[in-house]
Amino acid sequence: MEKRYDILALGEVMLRLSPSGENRLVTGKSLDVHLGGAEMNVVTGASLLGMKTALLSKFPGNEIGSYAKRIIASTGTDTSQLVYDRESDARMGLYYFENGALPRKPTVVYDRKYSSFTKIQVEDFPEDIYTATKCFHTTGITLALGGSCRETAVKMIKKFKTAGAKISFDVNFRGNLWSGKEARECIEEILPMVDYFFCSEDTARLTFLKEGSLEEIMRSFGQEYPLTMVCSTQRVVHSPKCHSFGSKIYDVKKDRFYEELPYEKINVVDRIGSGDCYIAGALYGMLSEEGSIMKAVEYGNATAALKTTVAGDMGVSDKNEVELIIKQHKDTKHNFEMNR
Ligand SMILES: Nc1ncnc2c1ncn2[C@@H]1O[C@H](COP(=O)(O)OP(=O)(O)O)[C@@H](O)[C@H]1O
Ligand SMILES: O=C(O)C(=O)C[C@H](O)[C@H](O)COP(=O)(O)O
Repeated sequence: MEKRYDILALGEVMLRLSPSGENRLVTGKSLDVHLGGAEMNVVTGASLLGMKTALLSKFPGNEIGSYAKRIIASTGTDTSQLVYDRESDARMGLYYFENGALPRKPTVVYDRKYSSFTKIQVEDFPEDIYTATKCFHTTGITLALGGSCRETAVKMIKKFKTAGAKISFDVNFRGNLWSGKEARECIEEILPMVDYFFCSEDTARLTFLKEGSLEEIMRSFGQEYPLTMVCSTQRVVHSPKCHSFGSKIYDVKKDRFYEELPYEKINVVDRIGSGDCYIAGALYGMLSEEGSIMKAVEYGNATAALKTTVAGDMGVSDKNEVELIIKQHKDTKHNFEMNR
């Protein structure tokens, strides 16, 4: 039966406040506003590629919640599943972000405790969502947040899995939300239900204490859990303004690895959200008609590379732009000239 959604994702949406220009958090007088949130970045990115997506989240029932809803809706993402917190202390989480400049690292300051999202419950959503989607996505961030987030995420993973949806999960380790040990113990509980697993090499080593080559590590996840694919992004930071980005995907059933030449010398405008846009592209590649793991690699890498070139957490690239970049990336004769 045709599903109403390709992807439903559960996660918090926050306002990201960043000093304008080259200012720092301790200097400057104005802050630029962007919308952030790992799972939101995935569904909005996938929606721009033409997928049917919706976000499961709890917003304050005030102007800030309406602002976030408008931005999300502008990407074509369905906002009809959002629920609202009407309490007088309802709030949207905030995070402050300051760019790095060698040798100074970027800074993230969270102000998200007691946000409306942390009150989210399974009972906030109708039972028919569980059969309405091909895929459910969430991340370690949602498991790490306080309140009822972890309980809701775990219950939802079980319910979506039982209803036959593919479960997509990104570790997205955040050291200022939980420890590596807590993350490992919690994520190991849900991995038996996950189909598409996204985990960077560093995180596999630091959080899951894996050893050996990246391919050995990816294969070991596939041996321990009934995963379909294990995806690992590979970013090389040459300088804050110059990265290269590629990825490797392991097809567990075929015991085969897929990758392509990385995108070299990406002109970094804003790297935040590029990991999430990789997932948007990879899920599009997997779940779209004639989907394949190679398509997941190509769309994942291109969508992530493009996100890195624009300000804000969310991607803005539609299918045409992503496909143009894929074509140019494959064309070894391509010279970087103006698109005419
Ligand atoms: N247990 C840990 N302790 C400290 N840092 C960690 C730990 N696990 C992962 N990290 C770091 O956290 C960051 C997570 O980044 P991200 O790209 O979102 O990866 P992933 O989604 O695979 O966790 C990486 O820079 C990684 O090196
Ligand atoms: O930290 C959080 O809680 C957030 O959700 C904020 C960001 O939007 C994502 O973290 C971006 O994630 P990357 O794509 O890995 O850069």
